[in-house]
Amino acid sequence: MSVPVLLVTGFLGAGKTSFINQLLQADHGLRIAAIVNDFGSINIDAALLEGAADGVIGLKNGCICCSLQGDLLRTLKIVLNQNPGTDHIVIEASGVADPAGIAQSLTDPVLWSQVRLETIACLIDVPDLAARADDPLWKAQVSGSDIHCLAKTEGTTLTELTAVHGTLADLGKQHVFDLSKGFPQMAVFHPEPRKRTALNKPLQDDRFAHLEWQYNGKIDLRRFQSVMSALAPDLLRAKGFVWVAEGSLLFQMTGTRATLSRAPEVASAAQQGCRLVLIGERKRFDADRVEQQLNGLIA
Ligand SMILES: Nc1nc2c(ncn2[C@@H]2O[C@H](COP(=O)(O)OP(=O)(O)OP(=O)(O)O)[C@@H](O)[C@H]2O)c(=O)[nH]1
Repeated sequence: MSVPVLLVTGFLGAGKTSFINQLLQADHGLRIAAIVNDFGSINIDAALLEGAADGVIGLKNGCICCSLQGDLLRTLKIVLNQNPGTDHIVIEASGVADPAGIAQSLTDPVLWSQVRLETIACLIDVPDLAARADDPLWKAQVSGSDIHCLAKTEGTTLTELTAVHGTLADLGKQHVFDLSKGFPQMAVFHPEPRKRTALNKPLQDDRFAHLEWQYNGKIDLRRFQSVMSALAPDLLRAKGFVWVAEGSLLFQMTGTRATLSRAPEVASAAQQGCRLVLIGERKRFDADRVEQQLNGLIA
């Protein structure tokens, strides 16, 4: 019997890792292994999921919709060998991936007898929708998915929510779950076998650039906040761990919304220093300038 795969897609910072964390901790009694594909070689998402899943493997340095396809297939085989009792595998795509590419590689005939792609779930960042609705990559992610989960809807008005449902309905999407109303039952991701019609040619979107910044020491929190505020207008996403006098903190920024919280124990145990990934569109993202500003934090 092949192991079902849930593929989780969604734009940068939409809420994929948070969703997978909830899925792993839900009361379903299933043994779930997770494969995460971060943008960059510092795998922040794997660190955040470690301890929650039965096995977490991070795929680094590339995107599983294009350059890492072979790695994904190899990783799936490793997951199956290392975790023979696995009931379900969840794969987190990077925020810049078109799920069609990953779905295509999962149709590998040899693999199909061991794992089967069952459901593609797309996370929708509701407050970000206005900025995203005309984006071809966002549309490819939404169109290529079977179910859609609305994240960050707290504080959204009924009119705004109706508009979101309207946008998704226009794209022919009916299975929509508002995560603020509760996490969907596992059965939602585990349907009767789906017929997958011919997959679209995956969109290759090379508009993004990123910088990974690491420093094996402490930085000043106030100065870090001021540097990030200055950089924010040119970034789409930034995340990682910063080591400050207060301890190890998890930094998250999507668009201009930023949060700092205590780093999860599993992640902070291995965490002495700063590890950040910053992503933007090439036309606005000057990696040298970003690096220079961050290097300024090293006193
Ligand atoms: N308020 C609120 N914040 C959320 C929700 N889901 C995610 N977030 C926050 O949004 C930020 C990004 O969430 P992630 O789960 O890391 O998003 P992601 O899609 O995995 O991000 P990438 O892998 O970088 O593309 C974090 O600060 C989360 O805490 C939600 O439903 N409500």
